[in-house]
Amino acid sequence: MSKVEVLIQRLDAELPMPSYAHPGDAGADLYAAEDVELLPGERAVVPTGVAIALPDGYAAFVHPRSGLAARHGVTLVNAPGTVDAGYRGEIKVTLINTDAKEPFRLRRGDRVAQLVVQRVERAAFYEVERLPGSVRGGNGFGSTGR
Ligand SMILES: O=c1ccn([C@H]2C[C@H](O)[C@@H](COP(=O)(O)OP(=O)(O)OP(=O)(O)O)O2)c(=O)[nH]1
Ligand SMILES: [Mg+2]
Repeated sequence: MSKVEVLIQRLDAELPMPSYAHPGDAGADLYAAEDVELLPGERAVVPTGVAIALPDGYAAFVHPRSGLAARHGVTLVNAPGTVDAGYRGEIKVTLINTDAKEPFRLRRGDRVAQLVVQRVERAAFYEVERLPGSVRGGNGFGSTGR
């Protein structure tokens, strides 16, 4: 399988490189660079200690980890976060604790989210007076029922 080359700058040399847990995984785990404690309903922007350079025509998407979501109600406010090919800053994770009762504690070095690298198209936007017809038309937002 051919692999896309992504350059990584470790801003925090003590943290591991982002890494795939298994062959075939789509998401590479990102590590928290700081301890975080989130009260119920609280959110925080968590640094990951890495910056990347993607080739043109690619983007990386910061996805939640299903284990944190299922066990603790912890997810990302902006899931999935978009990392643009031209972004050279630190990748950060917008963590939120949706649990009604339990605080959530994350330690520096814990896996906090996962990064999915994907090819993306750039669109050329053409303004028109009227769009071509379609079967769905303007129906949405539950139009097909529950
Ligand atoms: O979960 C995320 C989402 C974004 N970013 C970084 C990479 C991305 O390239 C940049 C801008 O993200 P976005 O375009 O989603 O945010 P914005 O609010 O539109 O900011 P800007 O005006 O800088 O584009 O922030 C992250 O580190 N983590
Ligand atoms: Mg933007």
